[in-house]
Amino acid sequence: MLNLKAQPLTPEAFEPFGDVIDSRSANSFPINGGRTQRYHDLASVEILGDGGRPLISIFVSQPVQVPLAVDCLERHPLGSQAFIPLHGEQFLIVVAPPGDAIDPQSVRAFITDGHQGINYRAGTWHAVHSVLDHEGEFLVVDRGGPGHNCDEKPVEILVNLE
Ligand SMILES: NC(=O)N[C@@H](O)C(=O)O
Ligand code: NI
Repeated sequence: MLNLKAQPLTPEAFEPFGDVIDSRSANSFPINGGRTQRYHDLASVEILGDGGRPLISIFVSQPVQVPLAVDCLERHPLGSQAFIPLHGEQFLIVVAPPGDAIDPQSVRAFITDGHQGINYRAGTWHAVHSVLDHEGEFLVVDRGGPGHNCDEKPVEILVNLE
């Protein structure tokens, strides 16, 4: 069993796995005559393979219990997958770098602060969406279309908070 403590999410720590989506940490510029501040190009959307197309969906998820027992990590080889909270929900993230094997030493757990979204780059191993405390509503941007886009591997991971 791999026991992990969830660390506060930062762009630097998450870099091997994808992007942190956060208006506080992004360069931005005024548009619409100054009425709007554009937080531009926050994450790299990857749509790979023939016939792929971007999907915009909404996930309404029930909360997970902590400690969180994770028995499977999955990856999407044909595209990225972004989760953006719509009401300040915090969520747990368990990830491992892209690659055909999962090295237990490379597995990381993070907790968001409610203001952050994330974008898993294509191939990043991750636990499925795990919202904390109460039902959560998330905007999800990922890849649709033909082709196999979800590999799973069994794992034994227990995630606690700090
Ligand atoms: N299955 C699905 O659309 N969601 C998962 O990929 C997930 O990461 O939650
Ligand atoms: Ni996924």
